[in-house]
Amino acid sequence: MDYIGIRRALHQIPELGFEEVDTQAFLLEQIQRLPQDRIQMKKWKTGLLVRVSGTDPSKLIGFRTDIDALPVKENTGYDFQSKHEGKMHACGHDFHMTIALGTLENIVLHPVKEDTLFIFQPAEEGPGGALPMMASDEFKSWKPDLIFALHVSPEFPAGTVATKEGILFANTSELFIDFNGKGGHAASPHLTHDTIVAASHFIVGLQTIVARRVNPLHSAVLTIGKITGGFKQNIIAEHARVEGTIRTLRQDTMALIKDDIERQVKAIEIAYQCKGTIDYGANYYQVFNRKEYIDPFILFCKGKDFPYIICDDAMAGEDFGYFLKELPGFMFWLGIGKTSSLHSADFKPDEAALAQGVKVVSTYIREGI
Ligand SMILES: CC(=O)N[C@@H](CCC[C@H](N)C(=O)O)C(=O)O
Repeated sequence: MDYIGIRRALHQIPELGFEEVDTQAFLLEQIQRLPQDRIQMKKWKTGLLVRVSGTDPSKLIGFRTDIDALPVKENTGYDFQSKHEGKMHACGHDFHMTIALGTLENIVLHPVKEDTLFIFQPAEEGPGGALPMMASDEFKSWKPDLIFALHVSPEFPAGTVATKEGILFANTSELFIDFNGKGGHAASPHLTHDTIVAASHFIVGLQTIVARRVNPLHSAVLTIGKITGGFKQNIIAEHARVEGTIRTLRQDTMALIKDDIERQVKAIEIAYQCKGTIDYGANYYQVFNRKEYIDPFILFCKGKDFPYIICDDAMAGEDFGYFLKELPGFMFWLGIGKTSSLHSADFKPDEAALAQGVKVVSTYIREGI
């Protein structure tokens, strides 16, 4: 399989969560090129479950990859850049899918003892595909005995495995707040309840939550990534919307932050005579590597001389946490060399990591279980 060619083809057709129609068709086409005698397949929404039968199976090993992209306007200068305007694989899911396809090919052509399930999951970036997929009859009938996944990271050299025991990814909650007030003429502010001013003060006030409410030893992040409101420079806006995300390493910190946000919204309502409505959107459970499952993987990497690093916790989120809440398993980062951060318009991972990713994952399924 031409990993680089596959990654580049996937890179050109990024799609948002639960819209991965072209992606699903592309994956199906690649899988149908393989010998079919060991393969069974189920579609689930825009995702896929692909089961490869083993030679003498006693369990089912799951490898999960996410398949969606982000609403980012690409600025990589690639000659294979996104054909879908305003959408981009800026979080490396084109890499994840390629590594899954390469591993699938390896396992089909050189069968292993155990049954293997390749889980192509939609909507990791939002609204979250893991929970509904896990609740589906398709998944329930093929529930793995052990499940694992990787995510690429520009923090580590290309091909290096980075992981740790305990929390790897944070608890997350999306945050959407609508302020509704009274619009009017820019020259008559006294007759209006200006939601742009209300939203601006709200955002500034939010900065005190992590700085002044959260115990400094309990890490948290509160980021506002988008503000919208108003129609024209000389019209006072009757509506403003603030969009962001909350990240914490502890569940109780998440509850504390939400409590404080609600208090601050009430204060803004009183001060600026606007109505504030909060929606927490999608919430992801932390990715937690239990010692009994991550230690053998680290030992395996060491034994095979695969480069690995014991890393720090990250404030990124991953709905793979829901799989690990219910099933034995683990997750790790795969280094893709220095480039701009995940979610950047000029994110350019090192394609040398593709072959190493396939090697690590397929060798683990073959020899590490
Ligand atoms: C690895 C990564 O970047 N994951 C995303 C997960 C999205 C969580 C959710 N939509 C949110 O924004 O809270 C991340 O942004 O960490």
